[in-house]
Amino acid sequence: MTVTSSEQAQILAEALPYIRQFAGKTLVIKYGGNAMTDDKLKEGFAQDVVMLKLVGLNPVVVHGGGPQINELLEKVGKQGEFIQGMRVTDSETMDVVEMVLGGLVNKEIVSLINKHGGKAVGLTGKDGHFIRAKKLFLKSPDAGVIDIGQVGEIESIDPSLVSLLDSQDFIPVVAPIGVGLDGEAYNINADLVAGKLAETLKAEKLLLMTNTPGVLDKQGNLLTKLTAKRIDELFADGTISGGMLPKISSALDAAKSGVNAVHIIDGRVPHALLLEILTEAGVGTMIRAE
Ligand SMILES: Nc1ncnc2c1ncn2[C@@H]1O[C@H](COP(=O)(O)OP(=O)(O)O)[C@@H](O)[C@H]1O
Ligand SMILES: CC(=O)N[C@@H](CCC(=O)OP(=O)(O)O)C(=O)O
Repeated sequence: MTVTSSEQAQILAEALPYIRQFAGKTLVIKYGGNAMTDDKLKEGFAQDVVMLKLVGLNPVVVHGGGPQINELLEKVGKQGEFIQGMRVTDSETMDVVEMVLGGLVNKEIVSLINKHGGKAVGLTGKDGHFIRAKKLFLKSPDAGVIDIGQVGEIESIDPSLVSLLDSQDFIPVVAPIGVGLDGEAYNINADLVAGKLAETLKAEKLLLMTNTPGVLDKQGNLLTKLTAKRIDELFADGTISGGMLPKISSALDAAKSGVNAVHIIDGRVPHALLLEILTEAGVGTMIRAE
């Protein structure tokens, strides 16, 4: 992208009020595995995160990696299976999840941010036991309770480790793995970790970056604003399915718990983060409690 100096001045003039408004505030950014498709986009994401930190905001990254887990599962001869947007996780799958999320994906994002001048630190919920989890049982109207293995729901998040890193100018990069009472690992949907972390940190914004322009209706039109009532209707008539289910639930919970702005945005748009945070261009779907 080539930008002339007068365009640069215009961009800066537009961004300044937002920089002032958000200075010192925490933003939780969920970077979905589906938005990590090509190297240029990943570089752009890392540049945006570094830029936000440089201008005085506190970005906290939570990443997914569903497609990347599927790839490694296939290599070991296993097929990924999802129920209500959650991966069925036996102990062999849990090992793969920990390797991919805690290892490959986490360290790739950390390296990219550091390459662009940031100081990223990768964490899983096992570090300092900061994400405590217990086994999740899904509820289904037909099958009653469904056991999907080592999948966790969050019991509590200790914000002190992330806050400590923030205060020392580091950028926390969190893989969605929780720890149980006996030190066992739990696979947690990354949207749920991002939502709960945003609530716990009293974040100003929660941004969920995915591979659609936002939430779409049955005709494929973008829904730019959603409230709890409309979300109930979309759940009931089947407009929202698969990975969008946990995403919307955690977005709504965060909005209800006082996170000021919650957006689902298209991570395939170059520099979607900066556009959303520092310009008037509203990209994606905004979720509000009412
Ligand atoms: N109403 C909807 N609007 C947009 N996407 C939807 C909707 N219902 C289901 N989806 C699906 O949700 C997916 C995003 O969730 P997911 O695959 O978990 O992404 P991520 O890896 O970014 O968390 C979309 O790619 C789409 O297939
Ligand atoms: C329980 C559960 O489903 N965990 C997810 C964790 C990764 C994730 O959420 O990745 P995305 O954000 O890319 O979908 C999984 O195993 O795929």
